[in-house]
Amino acid sequence: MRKVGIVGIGHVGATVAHLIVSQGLADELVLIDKKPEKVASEALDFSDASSLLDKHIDVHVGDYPDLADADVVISALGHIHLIKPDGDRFGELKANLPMAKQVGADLKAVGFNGVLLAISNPVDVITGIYQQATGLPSAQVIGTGTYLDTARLKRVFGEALGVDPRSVNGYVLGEHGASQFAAWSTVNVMGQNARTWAAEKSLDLDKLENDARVGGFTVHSGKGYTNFAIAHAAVSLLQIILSDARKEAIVSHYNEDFDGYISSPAIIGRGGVVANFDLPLTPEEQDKLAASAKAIQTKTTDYS
Ligand SMILES: NC(=O)c1ccc[n+]([C@@H]2O[C@H](COP(=O)([O-])OP(=O)(O)OC[C@H]3O[C@@H](n4cnc5c(N)ncnc54)[C@H](O)[C@@H]3O)[C@@H](O)[C@H]2O)c1
Repeated sequence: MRKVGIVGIGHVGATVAHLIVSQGLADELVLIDKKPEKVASEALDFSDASSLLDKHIDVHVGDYPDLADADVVISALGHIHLIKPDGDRFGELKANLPMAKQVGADLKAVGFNGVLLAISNPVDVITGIYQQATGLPSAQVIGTGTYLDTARLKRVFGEALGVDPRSVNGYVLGEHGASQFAAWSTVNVMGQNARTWAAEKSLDLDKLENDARVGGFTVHSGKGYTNFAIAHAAVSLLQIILSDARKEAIVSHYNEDFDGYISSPAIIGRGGVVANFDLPLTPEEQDKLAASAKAIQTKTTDYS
């Protein structure tokens, strides 16, 4: 029995729910939103599809007591209209912070002890708030972080080389935001490092890195939100967690060195972060990671 909850059924939460339902990734899916009519309609729309699906899935509107025995709760609550088209994800901080505190307290009150996966922005800060409010071990509270930015880098680098993005390995590290950076020492295709490819093919790595960094806002500028890629990122992580895959993935998770949440790769399984390892970064990349952690702290103060 795989039980998943989603809190916040807007553009992102509804798309995550759709992927879970269409791929049969849970046996029970609990939907929670502060807009009762909207969430009831979404649940009914999914129920109408139930005779057409390959697998049985119980999708229903719920409340926090329904999440007491959930395996995974996904936070997709937010206020996307507060992010300006070329702005900063911290624009949502003031609105989302008290919501995350309350939802975390509600989950704690019902004894939720699964994995909490945060999508809500600014995701590194909100994930930390969830950890504090739920009191869960930090390993059980993770954020999508730069999983999506890494996918964007794979897209732009794959396009530049004319290969499928799945042939690109490597990471965007740091904040899910402006201070993130492509850790080029980790990026390779067919075992050859990105810098060697760049020299051979005359690629502008700074431009590719920036294209990945602003990718979310490029999508946002046309439709006012992003949903498909982030939903695939969240569902990819959900599958890793539910199947206890112990797969490496880049997520926002607690970093002792910086005493905060920031993205670096970890081994993910049923308990969330089940193992950690130090990436062999260059000294310059280590400095960029520290600077990104500092930027998250500074902006948290500035926007609070
Ligand atoms: N991490 C990423 O890579 C990434 C990518 C895309 C979007 N996001 C973030 O995901 C969040 C959702 O985006 P969206 O486009 O779906 O926003 P949206 O505004 O369309 O939907 C947010 C939903 O959350 C609900 N909500 C708000 N507060 C709530 C609460 N306390 N309890 C229950 N429901 C609540 C709202 O009613 C709404 O239905 C935003 O914070 C957005 O910035 C993150």
